[in-house]
Amino acid sequence: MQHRRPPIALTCGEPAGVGPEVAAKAILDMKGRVPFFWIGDPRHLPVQTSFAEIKAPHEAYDVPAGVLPVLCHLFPAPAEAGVANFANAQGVIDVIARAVDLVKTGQASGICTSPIHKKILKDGADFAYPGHTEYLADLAGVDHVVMMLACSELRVVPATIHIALKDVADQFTPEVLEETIRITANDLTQHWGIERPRIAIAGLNPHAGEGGAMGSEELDWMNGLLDTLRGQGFDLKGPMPPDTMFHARARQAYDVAICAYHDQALIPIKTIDFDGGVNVTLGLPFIRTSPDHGTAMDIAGQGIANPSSLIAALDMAWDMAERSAKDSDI
Ligand SMILES: NC(=O)c1ccc[n+]([C@@H]2O[C@H](COP(=O)([O-])OP(=O)(O)OC[C@H]3O[C@@H](n4cnc5c(N)ncnc54)[C@H](O)[C@@H]3O)[C@@H](O)[C@H]2O)c1
Ligand SMILES: N[C@H](C(=O)O)[C@H](O)COP(=O)(O)O
Repeated sequence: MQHRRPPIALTCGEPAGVGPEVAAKAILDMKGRVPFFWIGDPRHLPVQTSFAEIKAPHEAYDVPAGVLPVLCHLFPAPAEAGVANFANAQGVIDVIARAVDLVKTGQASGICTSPIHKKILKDGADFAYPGHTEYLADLAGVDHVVMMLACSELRVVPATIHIALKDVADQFTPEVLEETIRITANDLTQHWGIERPRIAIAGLNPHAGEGGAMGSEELDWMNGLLDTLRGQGFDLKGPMPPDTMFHARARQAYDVAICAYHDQALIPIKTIDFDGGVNVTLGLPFIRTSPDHGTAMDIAGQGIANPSSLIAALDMAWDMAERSAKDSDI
């Protein structure tokens, strides 16, 4: 019998958000293109969802296309769309850890995470992390991971992630930027086959500091660091004025833009392609993708949530798994 690649594990995310609804829509729309299973409580799926409980991930292959394979994870309470229920917070966290166990033990090819509501997890279960990215780094035992958001027209990386704007200038350091550049370049080669990625680096300050008139980090250390790394073979542009590096012509000149902070990176991509954007974590020892949107509590339960970003995230996770398998066959 031909060996089949393990399926992708899709976590349920916040049960009161749009996660369960877009998972149910994705299984219908994808028509079996990507083998995946959903980990969560079937009571949290929209009532009309056609699903089949499985006992182990490989059983996802026995479920007909269009029917959602569910690895059951019972929660304390049902979910009311759009309404936070702190009783379910720990279950959301446990499902992520369970997915990571499955990928670490080779039962899943990668994980795709549905959106979590960080404040509900913090208030309901003392979740100590600002997001999946940091939690997954901890579960994987790695010090530095990189958040990248990607769509067909743009890839962006925030060098600092979920921190207050007032802390950015202190935490955006030469060490952080260098590590981010190294991980990003490595993963773009490994997972996307880009031999020598062209990397644009955004300045921290308006107009990249305008020669020191509007901030000095570019002169103090960014130029020097980039020159050193260019000497090591990296293809780096910048520091570039952040406001003018994202228009369509400018985007042709690079494969990825590394920015100083969260919104500098995420505003352009969510503006260009909110429905098609994917959040992918680089530097992990396993594959993890996610839709770029959040829990959308305001529209949960209305049946109007768009599954495109989740579908793109599942496609990306599967493509990455296929590429890794091909590379390890070489
Ligand atoms: N991967 C993740 O876990 C993730 C990602 C982003 C945000 N979040 C969290 O989600 C929560 C809500 O964040 P937010 O309100 O800033 O962003 P959001 O993405 O949840 O919502 C922003 C807007 O986009 C709409 N929207 C979102 N997803 C949609 C979809 N699939 N189809 C149609 N419309 C959609 C919403 O209705 C809302 O108007 C926060 O707790 C945030 O931290 C989690
Ligand atoms: N910063 C992400 C975004 O706005 O899309 C989001 O919060 C998700 O982050 P995690 O993947 O770390 O949960």
